[in-house]
Amino acid sequence: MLLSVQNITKRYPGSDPDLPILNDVSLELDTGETLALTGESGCGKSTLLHLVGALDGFDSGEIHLDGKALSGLDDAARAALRRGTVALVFQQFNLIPSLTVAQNLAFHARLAGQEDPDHIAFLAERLELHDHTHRYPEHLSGGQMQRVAIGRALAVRPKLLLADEPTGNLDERTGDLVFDLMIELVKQSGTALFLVTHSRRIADRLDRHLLLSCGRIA
Ligand SMILES: Nc1ncnc2c1ncn2[C@@H]1O[C@H](COP(=O)(O)OP(=O)(O)OP(=O)(O)O)[C@@H](O)[C@H]1O
Repeated sequence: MLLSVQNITKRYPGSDPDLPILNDVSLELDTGETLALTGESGCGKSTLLHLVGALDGFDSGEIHLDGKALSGLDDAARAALRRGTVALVFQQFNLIPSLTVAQNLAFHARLAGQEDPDHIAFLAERLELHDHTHRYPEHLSGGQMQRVAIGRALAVRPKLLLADEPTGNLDERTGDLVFDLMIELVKQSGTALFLVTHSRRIADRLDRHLLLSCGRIA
């Protein structure tokens, strides 16, 4: 089991103690498996993704990622996890404006001390970015920017890719193309995917689909 979320409860400071944002949430994800999480706006989807990505803590329960209990990790260990085991793609592309496409693609892998030029070149080719590697993010389309963000995440060869509405800022046609490329690469590399989406159509393309409703898995 790559990911195990057990009975997680999460409140934000100032939120109603009787109405946790996440209430006794449990789920599991195997190596290489793809999972979609849908649910109405504000039900806690992004919150859950952030907890799994060790970006935020929880009140009770436990999350095991690749055999490690997240509650027991200090800040340095959380950061190390985010540089290797798990990678994130958000709706906002979050590219570094002062770096070229090639440098953005390599950025996280370089931080993790595992830059592999052949792998970066492979990703650039597969994501159809090879003609744009010397360009800067401000000169790219939204679809191109998100393909860079996906490549940058996959360049660290993560075991788990967390994606929060990765095509939410793109028109449907561009979003579908980007999504197709992401799924193809994820499947080919054996990376597990935990995807938050509003789209039932996209959710149905993954191995499994869970619905979050009022802070609980429905
Ligand atoms: N840092 C925070 N501090 C306090 N409350 C927060 C914080 N982040 C999120 N919330 C609240 O937690 C609830 C869940 O937010 P979350 O972003 O997880 O929902 P979501 O299901 O991803 O929503 P959407 O589909 O609209 O993106 C919301 O009521 C939100 O206002």
